[in-house]
Parts: sequence; structure tokens; C-alpha cells
Amino acid sequence: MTPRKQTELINKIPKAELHVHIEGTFEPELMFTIAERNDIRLKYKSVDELHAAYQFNNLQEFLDLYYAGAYVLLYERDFYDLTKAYLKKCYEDKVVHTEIFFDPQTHTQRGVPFENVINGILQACIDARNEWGITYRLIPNFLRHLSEEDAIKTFKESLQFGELFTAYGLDSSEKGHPPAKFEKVFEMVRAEGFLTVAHAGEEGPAQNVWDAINMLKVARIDHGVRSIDDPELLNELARIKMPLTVCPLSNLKLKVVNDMVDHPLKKLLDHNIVATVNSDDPAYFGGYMNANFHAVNEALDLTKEDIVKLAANSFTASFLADEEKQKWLDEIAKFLA
Ligand code: HPA
Ligand SMILES: [Zn+2]
Repeated sequence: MTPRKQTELINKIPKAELHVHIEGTFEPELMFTIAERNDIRLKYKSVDELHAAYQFNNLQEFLDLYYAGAYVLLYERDFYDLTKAYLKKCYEDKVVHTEIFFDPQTHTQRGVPFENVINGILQACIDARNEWGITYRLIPNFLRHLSEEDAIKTFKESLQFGELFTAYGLDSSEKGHPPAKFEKVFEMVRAEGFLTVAHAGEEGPAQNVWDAINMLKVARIDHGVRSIDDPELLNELARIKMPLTVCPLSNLKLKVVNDMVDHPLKKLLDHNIVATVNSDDPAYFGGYMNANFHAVNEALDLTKEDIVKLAANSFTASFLADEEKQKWLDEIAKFLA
């Protein structure tokens, strides 16, 4: 297939996003608008100055800025505007289904009521489904740099909105905060009938991927790229069809890989692992879903079959009902014809 045709294929094929932090979609322009609306002074004088700060040497440098940006979000309307802007990008990128992470503790620990967060995000999702037909799932994440006790407190507080959530996840600083630290709260989450997912093998070792599977009983691994260091783990991931929600531009921007040509995505695919492409924190990492696809397509010389497989994997690994999944898989199969 010619490069132009493959670019068109990426833009047109239906996709699901399974790894995006809604606070990570906070574009500088919108951050300034909401900061002004909420009478909050940012430490940056302009959008350009803020954008220039989006240079990171590692995950922690990003997280420091990411949490600072979230401080601007106070009211339901703020979370609505943030989420609706992201969902418009989904519509433009032919993302027809998205499973959105949010970090309740980032907001509740600074006195923002849980309902402000969830009501704003939910209403934007409802409006986007009505306007653009985009389906969604909501996945609260526990902040792993905080204690398990704090995660348990947040989980209990979240249950009043429990019918809105499909799964719970684990994000923030992976170094020094292994899956074992959260074994008890994940057991509580599963006991309440929720699925679980967890960031593992982003900056942490392949062992964290093993432990997220065996201790947290996850349905998906978020990132998981360090699995490439452990051949036995690669075989296990393929055997149990454990999806990896890979975020190529995030891995490049946070120097998990130094060059996109070194990204393990193609090796993961060739190992029959259910790998998917996602944007993680697109406002900070330089692009949404299609930008991630284009980046790996060019750097890794992906085939048409690889692109179609990645799109199909995103529905296979989703928390959609089986008939919904099949509808999109049938649609995607037409692109192979
Ligand atoms: N890793 C860990 N925590 C995060 C990330 C990430 O990529 N994005 C937002 N919180
Ligand atoms: Zn992430």
C-alpha cells in the first residue's frame, strides 16, 4: 500500500481508545481560559510559555506539571469543557469508543467535590454520544504515590457513583510504588464486581507486569512496554491474550524510548500480543490517537495488516459488550478487502 493510502487508512479506520487520562487532555489554551474564568493565576505568562514547558526527561517531571495543571479544574463546567474538547478530537480521529481514566484524588484532596468531577465528565460523554455517536466507559484511577489507605477511602467514596464505572485503575509514579502495594484495595474492587487495569512496565520493570497480572488480577496492562525485556512474559501475555494499552508518543516524550524507531510495538505485534495504540496524555505528548498511529507507522514501517490489527485489537481489548465489539470488528474487516 502506498504511504499516502496507508495514511488515509489510519485516518478512516474506526478505533477505540483504551488509555487516556482526561486531565492529560488539558490543552494550554483551554487551561488559560478556565484559569481566567476561575480567577486562578498560572505561573506561566502565555500559552506559548506553558507549551514550552512541556519538555520532560522522565515520568515524574511530567506528573509534576500534570498535577499543577489540574489545579485549575474546580467546577462541573470545567470538567465538562475538558472532556467535551477531548471527545471532539475523538470524533475527528474516528475514535468511536473511548474508555477514559480520571484521577479522583487529584481533585478531592484539594477540596473539589467528587460530584463536580464525575458530573462534568459524564455530561460531556452523554452529549458526545448524542452528537457524534461516541460510546464510552469511565475508569477512576488510584494514585500510586499515595497510600493504599487513601485509595481505599477514595474507592468507598466513589461507590455512590459506582454504576457509572466499569473498572478501576492504577496510575502515577510507577518507580517505588509496585502493584503489591495495592493488592488489598484491588481485591475490594473486584469483590464489588468491577474489572481492574493498572499501569505497569512503563518506567518500572517487567516484574511489575507479572505482579499486576498475578496480584491485581488485571483485565488489561496500561503501557507494559518493558515486557519486551522478558521473553517468558511475552509468551505469557500472548498465551492469556492480555491486552497492552501502548502509548507510543508518551513513551517517546517521557524517554521510555529514545527514538520511535526503537519502540517495541512492532515486536509486540509480531509476538501475537494484543497491543493497542493510545494517546495517554495527548495535550502533553504531542498528539491524539491518529498522531500516535502516524508516528509508529512511519518509524516502524508498519504494514496495512498491522494497522488493521491494531484497530481490531482496540475493540477486542475494550470493555464493550460482545455484540458491539463484533459490529466494529466486522466494519474493520472491510479495510482488509
Ligand atoms: N503514567 C503514570 N501515570 C500517569 C500517566 C502515565 O503515563 N499519565 C497520567 N498519569
Ligand atoms: Zn497513562
